Amino acid sequence: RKRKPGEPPLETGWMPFIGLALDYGRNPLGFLQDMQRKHGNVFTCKIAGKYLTFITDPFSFSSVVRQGKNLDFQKFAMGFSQRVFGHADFNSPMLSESYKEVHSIFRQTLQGPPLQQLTQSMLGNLQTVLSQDSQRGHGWQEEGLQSFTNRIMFEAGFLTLFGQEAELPKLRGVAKAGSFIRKTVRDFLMFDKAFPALAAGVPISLCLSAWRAREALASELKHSGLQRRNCISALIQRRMDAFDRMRLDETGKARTHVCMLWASQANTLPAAFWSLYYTLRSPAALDAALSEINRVLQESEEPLDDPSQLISLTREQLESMTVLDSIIAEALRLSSASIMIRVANEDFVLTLDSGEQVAIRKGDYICLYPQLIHMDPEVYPNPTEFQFDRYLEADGKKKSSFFKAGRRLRHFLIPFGSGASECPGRFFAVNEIKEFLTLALWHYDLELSNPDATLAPDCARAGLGILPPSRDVLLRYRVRERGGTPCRHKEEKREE
Ligand code: HEM
Repeated sequence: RKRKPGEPPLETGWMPFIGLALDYGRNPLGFLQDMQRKHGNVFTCKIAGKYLTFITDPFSFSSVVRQGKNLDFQKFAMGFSQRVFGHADFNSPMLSESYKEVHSIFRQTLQGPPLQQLTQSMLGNLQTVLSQDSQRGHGWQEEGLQSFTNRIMFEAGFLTLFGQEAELPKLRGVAKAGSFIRKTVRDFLMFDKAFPALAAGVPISLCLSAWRAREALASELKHSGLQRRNCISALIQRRMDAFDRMRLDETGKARTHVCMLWASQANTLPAAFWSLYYTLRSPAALDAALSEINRVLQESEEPLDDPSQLISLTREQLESMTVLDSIIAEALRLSSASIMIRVANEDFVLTLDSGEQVAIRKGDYICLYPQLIHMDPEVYPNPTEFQFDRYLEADGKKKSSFFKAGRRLRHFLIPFGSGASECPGRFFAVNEIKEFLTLALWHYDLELSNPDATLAPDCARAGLGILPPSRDVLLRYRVRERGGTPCRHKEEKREE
């Protein structure tokens, strides 16, 4: 392929088909920053046989996101999802109309009153999981922070979306439910581990463990099994009804639920990890978070020194927790590495914010890479540093004015995508991480065994969302005495 007049600068690399895939794959952010320095804000790269045009100027993001007519999101996303999860092709003429209804369920069940219901249900489920933990005793325990976070968040999130097993007698039920969820989280993590390979195009039939794990999850999520569960969320119940009306086969329906399970957990688990990790590493962040949690919980009417009493948090209380909001936003900024992809439906000319016009060819991918903004020192001074109050104004309100070249940015933090592909679960995700931080810091004294050791994100998952840590780190925790104020930092605890 040769660059035509009006087209962006083209980099093809010297390797046939592969193009620049290896350079890009080694360090996507560094690669794109180099390209940006060399070519400016728009350039096309050949990567694994595809031509990807990157638009790196944040002021031009809206031009891409609003190009619904020429740039398609569904075609790419659905093809990918069908290949990885093995569900039906919902773009096919037979199913595409009915799938529009399924898609509209996201907005109807993840916003407004259903969001409040889901958030309350998550709060209850987190406390159920934590109360099982408390039965292990009151001494110090050790566990990897990632394992701790995954275990608690996965189980509570799973129960919130897919409900609880109904018919088991109570005592046996606890044991059975425990082994069921342990197997489910293992299968989930096994499947998720193969995601970078699957995203790179390796067929799932070649990733045998991932295929087995996916099918095991699907067999747990068949409608016959789900119908035996109580308190299924409106999101899953309405999807079940819609897929029943579409007359998909039972395994096909179950695989769509695996897809939903993945969407609801794969980014949330690492985001919850980083939020807690950075809080525990920064005495100032921990102090501010604990003050906020104390303030909000002291407002509650429940007696906080009674361990049998469930903690409740109203929508207003959650919304008032701007320190936790800022901690979560900062953790997302540092760990998010998603890529937003649209496919050009036809040859067309894209007008950028500067007025510059760029010719785009049919079939090319147009890509936005938000990490370029998240790590831009002009927008975020010392971008690799965790600053818990980066998203707080001096008066404690949320900060939303960030600037580049003297202009205020509309898109300054994009971990949830934007436009047609914006994550419909974003409000729930932030609420559940806030609840997790509140409960974990309230229920436990927590400390990292080695808070000074640095921890890098695992870049092998760049492009797929929130990067997990490259390794787990050891956490020490013990159930906190009820009624007391949570310990602030390690020194205080040592003095005790
Ligand atoms: C911190 C947590 C989360 C992050 C960072 C995140 C991020 C994202 C991103 C970037 C996308 C767009 C992907 C693309 O452009 O191809 C997306 C899509 C999606 N997310 Fe999330 N997500 C999170 C949590 C959740 C949760 C908790 C749910 C559901 C309960 C959820 C449900 C979905 C769904 C269903 C889609 C696909 C939407 C569509 O097809 O239009 N996400 N998410």
